Amino acid sequence: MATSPLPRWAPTPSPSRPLWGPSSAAAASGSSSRLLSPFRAMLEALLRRRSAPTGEAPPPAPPAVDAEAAGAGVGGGIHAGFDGIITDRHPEDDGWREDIRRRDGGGVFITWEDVWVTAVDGRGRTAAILQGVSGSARPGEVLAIMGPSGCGKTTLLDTLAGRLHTNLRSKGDILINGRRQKLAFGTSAYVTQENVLMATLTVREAIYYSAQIQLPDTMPVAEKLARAGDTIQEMGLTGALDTRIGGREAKGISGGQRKRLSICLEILTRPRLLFLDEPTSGVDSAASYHVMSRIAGLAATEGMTIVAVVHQPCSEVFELFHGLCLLAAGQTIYFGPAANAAEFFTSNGYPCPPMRNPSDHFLRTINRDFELESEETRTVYKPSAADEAIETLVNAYKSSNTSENAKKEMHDINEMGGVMLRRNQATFLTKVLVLTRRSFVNMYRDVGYYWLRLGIYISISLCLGTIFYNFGYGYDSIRSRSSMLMFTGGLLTLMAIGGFPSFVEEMKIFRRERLNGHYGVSEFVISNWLSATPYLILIAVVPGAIAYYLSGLKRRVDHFMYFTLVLCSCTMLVEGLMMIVAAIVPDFLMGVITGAGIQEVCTPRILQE
Ligand SMILES: Nc1ncnc2c1ncn2[C@@H]1O[C@H](COP(=O)(O)OP(=O)(O)OP(=O)(O)O)[C@@H](O)[C@H]1O
Repeated sequence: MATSPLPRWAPTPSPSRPLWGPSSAAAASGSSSRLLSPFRAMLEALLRRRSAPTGEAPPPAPPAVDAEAAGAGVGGGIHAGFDGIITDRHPEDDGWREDIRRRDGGGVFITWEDVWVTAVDGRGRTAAILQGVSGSARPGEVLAIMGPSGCGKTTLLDTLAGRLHTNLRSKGDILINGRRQKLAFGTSAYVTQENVLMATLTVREAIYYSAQIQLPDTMPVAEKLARAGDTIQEMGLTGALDTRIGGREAKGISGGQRKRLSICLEILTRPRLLFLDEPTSGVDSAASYHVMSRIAGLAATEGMTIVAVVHQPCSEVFELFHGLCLLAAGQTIYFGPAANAAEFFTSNGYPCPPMRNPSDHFLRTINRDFELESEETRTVYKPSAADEAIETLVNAYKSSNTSENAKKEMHDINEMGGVMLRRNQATFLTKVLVLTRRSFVNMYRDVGYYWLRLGIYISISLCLGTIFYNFGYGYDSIRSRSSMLMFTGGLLTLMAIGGFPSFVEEMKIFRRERLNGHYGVSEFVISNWLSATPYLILIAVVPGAIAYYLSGLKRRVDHFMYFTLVLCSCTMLVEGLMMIVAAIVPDFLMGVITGAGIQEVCTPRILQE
């Protein structure tokens, strides 16, 4: 009888109960296909039909994480919601690997072994951030990366996602489904610590545009809407649908809602591998439980692999985690089932006091940032209590069964292999059209960029018009006319740079979306250029006409036509060049530094294969 080589906390797909259940979105699509009206009405109808709770009040937890569903697997309580899936696997059922291989759009198993990351400063000095960390994450599960601030959690996440900063060097094996390979579109998404969102859009618009860009054209509109509606509900954003996102100038949705919206935008495609950097920061404890439980529910039903950096989870949230990677000072304190971490601490002399949240206990034990330096330690080196705990636990982990099991599991995963299918996304044309529309909406709602600039253009042309007021048609007017044309053309063209601050904000969004593979540089430049064109024509024709009229050249319409044509061309050229430079040059330079080609630089980042 074949016994499973995998530890008890492994996910357990089986032919009778596959790990990947049908997507709730897909399930909803049948009923929603009747909806044929425009997006807004459809989405409202969809949400009404589901009678979701509104506002900040968190909706009820999905059945997959039902606290009542006690089971014999990992942990109890809320965690037991997953046990139905976890313990369902029969030990003899060794065909599950074959199931995974064959499964359409198969899950992503990621392993990392002996990963070192060092920072190199300008003077060539190096400092180790990660020191030989290893681990794995698998479909259907949530792996939490925890540790004190500055211990290297984000660096580990960035390393796994292939997004390390250029001054960081990494070594070690990172394998996806047992192979060194890059992630295809739709395979992975990364929700960063910062919420980079378009301030002028409403929540509904942000999700709507994102769904159109990311989901394939072959997907019926009703299904896209169902997916968007489900995702909105999952993240409890129904009540904020028509609220502007807001930014530094204008207050919009709350910090917690921004975080949930960021997650929402990345889970629309149900990526196989989801990296979350502090998904619950800025979110209240009830909402953070619901957010994490929805994410864990998605992992279970969609076969997603979730790797999340989490700060201070409450005990209920902690129980949702399948695996725990606990780091301190770049070293592994513990990697294994989250439910066994407390036992590991107890067996090594650091028992969790009764009534204390285990995650609080772990972090308190290994946090050395606030250890007070005593007179004694100042004169003779003496490790602090936290230093001692870290050393004890790091050594204990290295020689533990948990570490052995983790290595065995990594080995099994790497042996298994498996295909990684690229997901379809919207066509180039759809992306350009949707991005053009989004960019146009963003522009005209931006008072500083759009209306204030137009006001400044008109003021400049009024000034120039009065300086060269009615200079007539005589020979001596030729010089004045040339000056007037040169000043107007030059100032208006150079004023195109006035849009740069707003453009910088848009660039941040572009970088986030491009890194997540939503679209590439070409779609971005074309759509921005197209969306800016009506405005560029406006700012060439209106102020140009004012200056021209005041200077007394009323009768020469042909001159005016040439003049505005030249102005339009110049402003469009300047703005277009500005976009190309901003979008390509930083990456191109980075490409030159890192040795990547222009092809790699100009395509959506995770489309590289
Ligand atoms: N690009 C970099 N260059 C130099 N040092 C870096 C770089 N990125 C991170 N570090 C350093 O590496 C250490 C770990 O940083 P990291 O952001 O991974 O920590 P973290 O555990 O995610 O912290 P937090 O929980 O506060 O976000 C920090 O001391 C940080 O200063």
